[in-house]
Amino acid sequence: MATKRKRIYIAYTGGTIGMMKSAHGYIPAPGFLEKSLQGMPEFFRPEMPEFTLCEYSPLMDSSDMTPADWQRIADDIQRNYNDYDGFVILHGTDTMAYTASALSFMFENLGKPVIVTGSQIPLAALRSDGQTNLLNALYIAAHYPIHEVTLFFNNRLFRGNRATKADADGFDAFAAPNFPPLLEAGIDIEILNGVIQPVKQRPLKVAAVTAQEIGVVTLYPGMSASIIDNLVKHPVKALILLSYGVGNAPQGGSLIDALKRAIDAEIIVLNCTQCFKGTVNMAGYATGNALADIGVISGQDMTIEAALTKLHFLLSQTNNLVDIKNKLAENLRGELTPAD
Ligand SMILES: NC(=O)C[C@H](N)C(=O)O
Repeated sequence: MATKRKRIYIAYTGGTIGMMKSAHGYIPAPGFLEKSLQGMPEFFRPEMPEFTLCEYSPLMDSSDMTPADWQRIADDIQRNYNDYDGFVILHGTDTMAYTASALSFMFENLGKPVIVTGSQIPLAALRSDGQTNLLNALYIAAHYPIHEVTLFFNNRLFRGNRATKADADGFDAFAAPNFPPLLEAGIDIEILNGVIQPVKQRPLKVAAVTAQEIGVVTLYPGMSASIIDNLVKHPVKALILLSYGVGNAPQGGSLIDALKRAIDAEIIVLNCTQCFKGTVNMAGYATGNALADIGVISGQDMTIEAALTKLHFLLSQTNNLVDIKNKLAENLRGELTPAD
């Protein structure tokens, strides 16, 4: 007996993948992606899942997205959750890693695959990477279900909250510097760090996320304390400090005093490294210890995208500072590697 074809829901939010050339550069064009797909027979081969394409209106360049758009996508998936075996989100690459991270925190009890993908060249254009990315994302969602929010790009499937845009104009646009890919699509599809599971029919919970006031600052030699003072003015609730190396900041000068003033004013200061790869360990150097001493929290090996969306998620759930600080240190959705 032939097995039933899987059904995948595609939430098409926008991005280059469905764009059309205009006199002012690429623009999202309603109906254009669906029409382009109709002309590509490989998407309709019997090995492929059946799919429904839901085109959002308006289609967005992902640079225009806000937490309200994360919510819209999450709610859309929740509404369609019981009717499909998996979900593919077509999304612009610019903020793709933010959306993938945000969704990973917003979904609880996820028992089906959710894969975010897009492309660097529109699907309809010559040499597009969109066809491979979408075709593989659909195929993997149907035949290699990993129950997480993941990001597929250039033949690799990453955990969504570990991914970051690493190349502005190459096809290998994403990397997960602190976590190996879950799967690689070569001649064979190879499962690396992902866990394939049969679909779990259990209710999906979606947390509500609203936009929060969060500052992000990259440390640099000679940075004045007034920059910190200005960044943490009301109504800012949290500051992500992109520190040096394993989480260091200058000990001398008034920077530490400014951070302490912020922490005393109940602003959460989260320490992430400005390095592409590696983890914060404030016990490593006196310059890191000074931060830990005043109550700066370690962002461990989280990407900036994961740190920022985790803060959005936690600040949207509760006002309890102790709770938020504890959860920041906890590994909620595989976004950080706990220290042994
Ligand atoms: N490649 C892309 O999709 C970039 C586009 N600006 C976007 O993020 O929507």
